[in-house]
Amino acid sequence: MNSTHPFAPLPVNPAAAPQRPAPATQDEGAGVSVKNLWVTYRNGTTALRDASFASPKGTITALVGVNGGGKSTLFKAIMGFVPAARGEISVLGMSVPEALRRNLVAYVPQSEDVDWTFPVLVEDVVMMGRYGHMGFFRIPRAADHAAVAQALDRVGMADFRKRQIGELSGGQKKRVFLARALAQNGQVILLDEPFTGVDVKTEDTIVALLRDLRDEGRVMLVATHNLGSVPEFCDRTVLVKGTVLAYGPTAETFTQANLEKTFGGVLRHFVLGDHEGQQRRIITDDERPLVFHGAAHAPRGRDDDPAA
Ligand SMILES: Nc1ncnc2c1ncn2[C@@H]1O[C@H](COP(=O)(O)OP(=O)(O)OP(=O)(O)O)[C@@H](O)[C@H]1O
Repeated sequence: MNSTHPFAPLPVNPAAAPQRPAPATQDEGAGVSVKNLWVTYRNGTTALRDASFASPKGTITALVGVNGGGKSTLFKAIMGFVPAARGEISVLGMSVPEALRRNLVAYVPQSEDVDWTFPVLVEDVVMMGRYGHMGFFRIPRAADHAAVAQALDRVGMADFRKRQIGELSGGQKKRVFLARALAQNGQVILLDEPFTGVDVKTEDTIVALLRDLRDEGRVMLVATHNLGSVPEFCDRTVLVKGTVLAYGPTAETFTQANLEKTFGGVLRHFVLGDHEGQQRRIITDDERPLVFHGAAHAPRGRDDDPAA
């Protein structure tokens, strides 16, 4: 994503700031739905051709694909940063502008997209999530301060609220941006590489939080190269390569055959035998590896999985 400081990636329409979100009038059960979407950048690059997928409410969907495949472009289109040349995007039964006006879409950026030298406190970053709920002059009220405190508490970062964001570790920064999405009360949360540069404990914390948010009926889209974690917590998978090659429940979509189609020769691929004569196929695009046990269509994530 193209942004330079922590203020940039928040998809809030400032002109709409004084308005309170009106109750939804259309079908919200639809989650996020993208139909026959084409996106062409101003330099003429067509990043997505005829891409379609759907993610119902109360689900976590992985967006998986090679670098430059179009995952971030999908996010930008859902946030209204790039226009659809053709096709439709529906967010909780609404158009993209309407969903943004109601502050329904929250974004957790890739670490590289943020200028961490920007002098801003943790609590100020999280307060940005409240901007769309405030009046024109953005003067926080008690409810805004309470939402910030609650969000920081929920991600375990309450003690860091007076720290400069640039002084935090990678995993702590991720949690702060998650808190911003929570303070915004985003019903659709887009997460760009949430696990890059975080340790396993922080990853577990983030996954637990995402599961809770799913149970609250929110829609989470997670762009990730961390293939091993996809079967662990993503109910659905969208395979992206200039279009959507396949989408659906992870158990049906996240297969070795589909991954090979998506990644081509980019994946590293190993076959190991164990002492019981079972074959394990291991594939990775260089973050956490994905292990297939025996049959090629039964992926499994972490090797510390107690079900192993
Ligand atoms: N602002 C832009 N202007 C022109 N072309 C762009 C722009 N942003 C992305 N692209 C191009 O669009 C295509 C899709 O890029 P995108 O960033 O969506 O991929 P991605 O799947 O998110 O990649 P990564 O895994 O590296 O984050 C690429 O060919 C990229 O070069």
